[in-house]
Amino acid sequence: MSFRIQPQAPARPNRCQLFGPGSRPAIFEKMAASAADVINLDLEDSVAPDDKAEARKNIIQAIGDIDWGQKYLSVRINGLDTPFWYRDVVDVLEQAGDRIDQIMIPKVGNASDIYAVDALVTAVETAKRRAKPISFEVIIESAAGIAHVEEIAASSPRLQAMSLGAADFAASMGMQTTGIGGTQENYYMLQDGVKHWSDPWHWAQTAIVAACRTHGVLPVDGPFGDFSDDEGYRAQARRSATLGMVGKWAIHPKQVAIANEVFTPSDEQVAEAREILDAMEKAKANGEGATVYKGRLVDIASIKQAEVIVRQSEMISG
Ligand SMILES: CCC(=O)SCCNC(=O)CCNC(=O)[C@H](O)C(C)(C)COP(=O)(O)OP(=O)(O)OC[C@H]1O[C@@H](n2cnc3c(N)ncnc32)[C@H](O)[C@@H]1OP(=O)(O)O
Ligand SMILES: O=CC(=O)O
Ligand SMILES: [Mg+2]
Repeated sequence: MSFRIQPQAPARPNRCQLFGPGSRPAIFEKMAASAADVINLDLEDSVAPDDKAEARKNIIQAIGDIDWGQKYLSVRINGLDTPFWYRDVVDVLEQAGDRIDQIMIPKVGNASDIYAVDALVTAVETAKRRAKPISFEVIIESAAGIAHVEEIAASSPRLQAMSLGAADFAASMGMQTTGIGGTQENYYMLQDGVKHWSDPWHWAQTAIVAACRTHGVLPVDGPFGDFSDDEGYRAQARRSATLGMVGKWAIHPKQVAIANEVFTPSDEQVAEAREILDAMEKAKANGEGATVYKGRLVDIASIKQAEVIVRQSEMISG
């Protein structure tokens, strides 16, 4: 037990992050019209190397021209192992105006990666007299990233969110799969000849959630590649929400509604949380720290659990 109070993560909805390639400006208006809380305009892996410069221009223009409403607007820059990233930062921040909220940094390996981007962003912000500081989201998608996840979560006051990138993560870890998230056919236990599938993403997700919750950062689940499999996406999102993640990426617009549904506490969940809070108020009035709700124990820890759900619901409904 620490005497330090666990910091709250930023109080903004982050249930769904909709991605779109910067080289495909025809979909930008559709992204803006979607129900996603966060928009990620991509300069990285969905853009071919020869299209990077054009994609940068498209994004700079779209940030100013399109009405993004209340969306949290993020640009994914290229990784620090490429020749593209510094120009992504400088051009986008110098030329795109103030509407951009966030830069997403892929393939971070340690806290020094964030320090390097922070130094560049700070210099551009100061030179441009930017009123609103840019926030960061990082993607944990390498062996180094997961090994250094806690120092990355603690790396900068700009850091608001951290995602698990299942595709690059699998490649970096040498995992024997080409699937992007979700059930992996060969990851099962066998009992009496019956297969029981397990979740190979679970340990990385819990490491990310723990690091994020320690440092007041939003933990987010990344892509689910098979966008024809709604139920697979829903199951993955439900596991992530159960583990403490606040949202999930959509790599196709049909995934947005499912993410919003899963990461918004249901009316039943909120009603039950409020009933638990009421039951504990009554218990406290009787001088008790524990009581019985629907035949099960609730105590002072249950208040904190119920408050998570009520707080999420109130924040989402504004
Ligand atoms: C895996 C590791 C990662 O890094 S993931 C993050 C980077 N990847 C991306 O950003 C990819 C984002 N997704 C896409 O580019 C497209 O959705 C892909 C997967 C290529 C499918 O596109 P397409 O073949 O056009 O799909 P579709 O015909 O089913 O589209 C139906 C309608 O929806 C539109 N649409 C498509 N994608 C988006 C999107 N990302 N955001 C908003 N709208 C989108 C299409 O234009 C189409 O619209 P309409 O019905 O014709 O008006
Ligand atoms: O960038 C995302 C990933 O899954 O890789
Ligand atoms: Mg990736």
